[in-house]
Amino acid sequence: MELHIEKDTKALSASLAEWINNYIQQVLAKQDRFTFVLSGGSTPKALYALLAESPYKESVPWEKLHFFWGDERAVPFEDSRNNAKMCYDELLDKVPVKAENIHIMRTDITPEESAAEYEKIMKTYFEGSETTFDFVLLGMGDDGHTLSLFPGTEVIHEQEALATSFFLQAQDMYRITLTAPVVNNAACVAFLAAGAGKAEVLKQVLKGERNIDLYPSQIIQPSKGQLHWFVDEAAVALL
Ligand SMILES: O=C1O[C@H](COP(=O)(O)O)[C@@H](O)[C@H](O)[C@H]1O
Repeated sequence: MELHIEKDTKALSASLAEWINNYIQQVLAKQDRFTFVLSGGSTPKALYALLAESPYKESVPWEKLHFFWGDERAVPFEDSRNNAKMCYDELLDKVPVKAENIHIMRTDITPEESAAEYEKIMKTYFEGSETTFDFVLLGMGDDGHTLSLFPGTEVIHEQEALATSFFLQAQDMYRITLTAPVVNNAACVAFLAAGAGKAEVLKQVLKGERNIDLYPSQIIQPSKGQLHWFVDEAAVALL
């Protein structure tokens, strides 16, 4: 695991934008398309906004990128809590990505249907071979959740499905999420975590005893790929 520490959210977003651009260029020197799994929440907004501006707006070969999502809140697309909507607003509406290369988790059908459809989308994209994303961007909540793998939920232990849905009692909301095995099969996974609110949980996730039911982010350990944590000084204050 590689830990990248930057002074604050601004410096962290700038450093990760540069790192992602370099990584995309390296991968695309060897293959002709790149799969990018986006995360929702508030932390990646500044990163997405930077990627939508110069120099990345021009340097990233957007037409070769295929976008997927790690998880979704089952609220209408127009709802400000919708993860896909946030990514469109901050990034996808501002760069020349092909519409057919954007694979959202739908919320205009039932969560069960959406997860089943997403599983089909991934299987079709990877043409029956293993789902191996080039890059998965993850966030981590103050409670240690990542994707929609929340503390104490059964979905943390899902081994068969690539994507699944469940009702998250604490938020009175359905969630649709990729499962841990899919993310652990990626070529590269990067967590982005910032702020003092994440300090205690980051300490537990990185240095504490393994307890994935309490700290689901601990389950993310790519089997063959790289794992990076991009964090700011406030988040690592207790490490
Ligand atoms: O609910 C969610 O939260 C996490 C973390 O979000 P943040 O606001 O603390 O950055 C996010 O990664 C996930 O995609 C989202 O559904």
